[in-house]
Amino acid sequence: MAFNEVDRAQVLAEALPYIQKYSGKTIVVKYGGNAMISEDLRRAVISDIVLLNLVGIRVVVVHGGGPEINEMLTKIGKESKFVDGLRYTDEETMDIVQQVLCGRVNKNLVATLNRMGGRAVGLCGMDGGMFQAKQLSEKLGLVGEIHHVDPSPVTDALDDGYIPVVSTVAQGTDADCAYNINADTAAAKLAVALKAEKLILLTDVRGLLRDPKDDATLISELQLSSVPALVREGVISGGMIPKVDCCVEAVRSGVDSAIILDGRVAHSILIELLSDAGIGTMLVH
Ligand SMILES: Nc1ncnc2c1ncn2[C@@H]1O[C@H](COP(=O)(O)OP(=O)(O)O)[C@@H](O)[C@H]1O
Ligand SMILES: CC(=O)N[C@@H](CCC(=O)OP(=O)(O)O)C(=O)O
Repeated sequence: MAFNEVDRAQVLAEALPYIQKYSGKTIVVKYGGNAMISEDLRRAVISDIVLLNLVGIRVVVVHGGGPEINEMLTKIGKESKFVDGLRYTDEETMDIVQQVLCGRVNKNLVATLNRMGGRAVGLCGMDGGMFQAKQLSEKLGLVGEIHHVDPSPVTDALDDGYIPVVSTVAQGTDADCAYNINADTAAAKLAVALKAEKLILLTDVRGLLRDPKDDATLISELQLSSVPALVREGVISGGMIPKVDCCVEAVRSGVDSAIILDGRVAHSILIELLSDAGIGTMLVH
């Protein structure tokens, strides 16, 4: 059936109550993985973010860049090592992490947002002492655990109408160093400090699947109380463990809901936020 003018108007009309609901509210979007690498998906995500900003939603972007860091390490002949999903970070690796995340990835995102009609400003977690961290564990080197978030650089930018784009390098408080922070974890911490309405983690699967090999087994809504059993049963495993953990922490600490969303679906952010069709896995109290 052809999509005619009435259908188009219907889609826009359906968005109205959602725009009213979220206008003036803060939404944190963690952006990374496939949706950042493919040019088409990148444009779709960026245009969603510009649209949300234009309708008055206070949207904050926290970005990853793991694949780009791996690529740069390979170029200098260094192997990427991960322990429980976190990058082992020696001093040389930390230099690369800082150059890639705070430099190339952050500035490219800012430039694309600006080119597509937004007004973006790039921040790194050290700016204004935003993310303060201590060493997480000696076996991970310069990987930090955030113990304090000062969200004012982000709120100031939002108040001035900018879209803040945040890279996840933190200021060390137990040593004179910068720390590498997993981007999902940093996004959750920032969402809590901003008292955000929603945390959206874009990833490269449909959401949490009961059977990871079967897209039809998507768990659409997950209550905090169901999480421990799903971990015990092995449904939540691998890369999903830290992702679900930080969603749990965010929701427990006051964020209304946290969503694991498929970054491979074009405009998944708009579909999730501004339509009746919920996609992805939503964690709620
Ligand atoms: N139950 C599950 N449902 C979906 N994905 C799962 C599940 N259990 C483990 N995974 C794995 O978690 C991965 C997502 O985590 P990760 O690779 O860390 O994401 P990102 O790079 O986007 O931060 C999926 O690609 C999948 O391999
Ligand atoms: C400590 C740690 O692992 N930090 C991550 C930071 C970037 C990140 O999280 O990027 P993605 O979201 O694209 O994976 C790293 O060095 O890869």
